[in-house]
Amino acid sequence: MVFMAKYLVRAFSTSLGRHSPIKTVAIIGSGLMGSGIAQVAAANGHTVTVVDQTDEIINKATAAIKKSLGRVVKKKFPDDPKAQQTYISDVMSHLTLQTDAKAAVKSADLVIEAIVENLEIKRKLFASLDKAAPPNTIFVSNTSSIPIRDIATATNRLDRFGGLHFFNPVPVMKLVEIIRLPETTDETFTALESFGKALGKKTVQCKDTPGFIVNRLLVPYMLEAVRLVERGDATPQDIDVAMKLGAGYPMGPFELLDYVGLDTTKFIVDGWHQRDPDNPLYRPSEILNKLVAENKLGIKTGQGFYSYNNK
Ligand SMILES: CC(=O)CC(=O)SCCNC(=O)CCNC(=O)[C@H](O)C(C)(C)COP(=O)(O)OP(=O)(O)OC[C@H]1O[C@@H](n2cnc3c(N)ncnc32)[C@H](O)[C@@H]1OP(=O)(O)O
Ligand SMILES: NC(=O)C1=CN([C@@H]2O[C@H](COP(=O)(O)OP(=O)(O)OC[C@H]3O[C@@H](n4cnc5c(N)ncnc54)[C@H](O)[C@@H]3O)[C@@H](O)[C@H]2O)C=CC1
Repeated sequence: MVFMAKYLVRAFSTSLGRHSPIKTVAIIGSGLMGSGIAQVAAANGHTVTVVDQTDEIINKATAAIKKSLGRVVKKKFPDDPKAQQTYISDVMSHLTLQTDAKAAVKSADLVIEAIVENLEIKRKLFASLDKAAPPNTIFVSNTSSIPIRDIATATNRLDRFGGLHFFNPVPVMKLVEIIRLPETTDETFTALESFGKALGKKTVQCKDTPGFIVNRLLVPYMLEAVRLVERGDATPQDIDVAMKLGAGYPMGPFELLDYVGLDTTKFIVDGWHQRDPDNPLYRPSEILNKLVAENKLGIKTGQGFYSYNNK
């Protein structure tokens, strides 16, 4: 029975992954996105190393991945606790979590960066990884809003650099945006496309334009919702109900802001405002700034526009 479940996992992984030249993946950053990407890559048969700054963060990420896998197996193997456990163990056996980024990239076919949304920190990381990784390793950033070129120029591998933008929650959201620089080779692009497909995602392609496709539309929408509240026109609760029932969105804008993280949203808005100060769509928001200053970052800290019991 255990063998059977293991065989099923492997067969499933291999069938999805067979066209991808990317087998070994290093993911830097084990937060919301890094842990989700790691889970899905490991579940599809890749060998994955995830890196973060401290053991405490790594332990938190390990627990988050196990919790998320718990949700996956409930659907995949209903009423079969043994198969559920076998699946979780098998996925976890494809995953290593640690704190040494340079060691992690040494044997990686692909490095996915999912650290804090800050250009200088991302550039510093990539400059050091560029020296540590083999020349053929492909580098991608999962940035929400920073131009890929601004990050990529910290390295000497623009031909093997791109954007691979996943969506939260990664195990559920079916899309990956692939961002191509003029220098990104066809070989690199095809490898990224195959990797996205090997993870069971639909891929779309976009130029290196602010916010790519989804965030270019979604972030101004969320900010406009905040401005409605700032003007006293409606409450967050009513706006959320309105957009769910009136527009068919799965979450209202305030639920989504808390879900994405108010810090990440603020990084996105501030970055765009700095680049394009006259664009009213990117005007900073007082409420957002206040909540972030109070460390009310959304679900991850238990408080944002709403309160959460994270226990
Ligand atoms: C900022 C950026 O750069 C880009 C971004 O990511 S923007 C954000 C994009 N994401 C969104 O817009 C998310 C919008 N919200 C949704 O789609 C949905 O509310 C949601 C999928 C998050 C949750 O859906 P829901 O129906 O409200 O809740 P729930 O019933 O708990 O979950 C639905 C399914 O997803 C699964 N699920 C949800 N979160 C999961 C996770 N982290 N891991 C594994 N499975 C998960 C659940 O197990 C459930 O499965 P079943 O339907 O088989 O029971
Ligand atoms: N939150 C979201 O919905 C989405 C976020 N993104 C992008 O993904 C990236 C990560 O976002 P989240 O996972 O939400 O952030 P997060 O705050 O949940 O996690 C970031 C992680 O990176 C770690 N980190 C920071 N600097 C590091 C370094 N130098 N080396 C190793 N680890 C480091 C932090 O300790 C933290 O665990 C950002 O660029 C963000 O814009 C992309 C899609 C959706």
